[in-house]
Amino acid sequence: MAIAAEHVGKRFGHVEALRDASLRAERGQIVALFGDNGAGKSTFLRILQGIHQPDAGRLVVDDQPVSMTSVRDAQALGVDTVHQDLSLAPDLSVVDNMFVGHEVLRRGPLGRMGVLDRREMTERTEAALRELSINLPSLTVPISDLSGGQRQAVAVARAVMWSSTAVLMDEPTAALGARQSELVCDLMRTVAGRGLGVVVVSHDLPRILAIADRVVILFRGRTALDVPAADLTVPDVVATMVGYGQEESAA
Ligand SMILES: Nc1ncnc2c1ncn2[C@@H]1O[C@H](COP(=O)(O)OP(=O)(O)OP(=O)(O)O)[C@@H](O)[C@H]1O
Repeated sequence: MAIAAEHVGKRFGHVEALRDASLRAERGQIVALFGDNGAGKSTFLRILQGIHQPDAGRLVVDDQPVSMTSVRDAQALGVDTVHQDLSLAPDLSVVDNMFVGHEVLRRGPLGRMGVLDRREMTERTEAALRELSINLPSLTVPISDLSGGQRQAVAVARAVMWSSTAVLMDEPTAALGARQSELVCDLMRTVAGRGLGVVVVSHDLPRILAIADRVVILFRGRTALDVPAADLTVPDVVATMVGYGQEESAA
């Protein structure tokens, strides 16, 4: 199993953002995390990223119980994130963006660390993009010259390059048109096909339901449903998101 959260609870003062949230992503699986506004999706994703620490429950990465107190902890366990805003630097090239926060150093002539090895960076970028069948017009243009779909692809490739266990995605199709959304969905399947677990938070129910293996629906901070995606239709998802049939169990 790549990543799991079991019976997680999280409070912010008087707000109980999560009260019994669980999910589990196997390697090679896409798990869709759905829920209405305020259901706790972002909080849950931030816990899996190491940004927030749960008050209750436990996290498991690569079959080992873990405690993560920072994003760096999550990254050290092979868990990386594609943020909704992509966290790309618009003025930097594709290659530079792939290494933001992960600069590759080599020993300089005097044995000092601190020189970026550009050739290695370029080669690793090319390999990462090739493995995901991502074609870009150039690796040296600033990110701002790329289309929204291409930028999303770079952000996904960066996360995959630094992940060995799981990739978390926050609304990967929210800013994209139909065709680019389809390409990003294909890319997500490719990422899972490389043996990573994928957890995706989205409001794009039809598209994500079509590519997910499993669906977890949060309702008021609780996992209300955790089933194979093939067992659900979009109206089923909506009904659970809005709490149809959940009021008694959530009370
Ligand atoms: N840092 C915080 N401080 C206080 N309350 C918070 C904080 N983060 C989230 N909450 C509250 O926790 C609850 C769950 O919020 P969260 O953002 O996780 O939901 P969501 O499902 O991601 O919603 P949306 O789809 O609107 O982004 C909400 O009531 C929210 O106001």
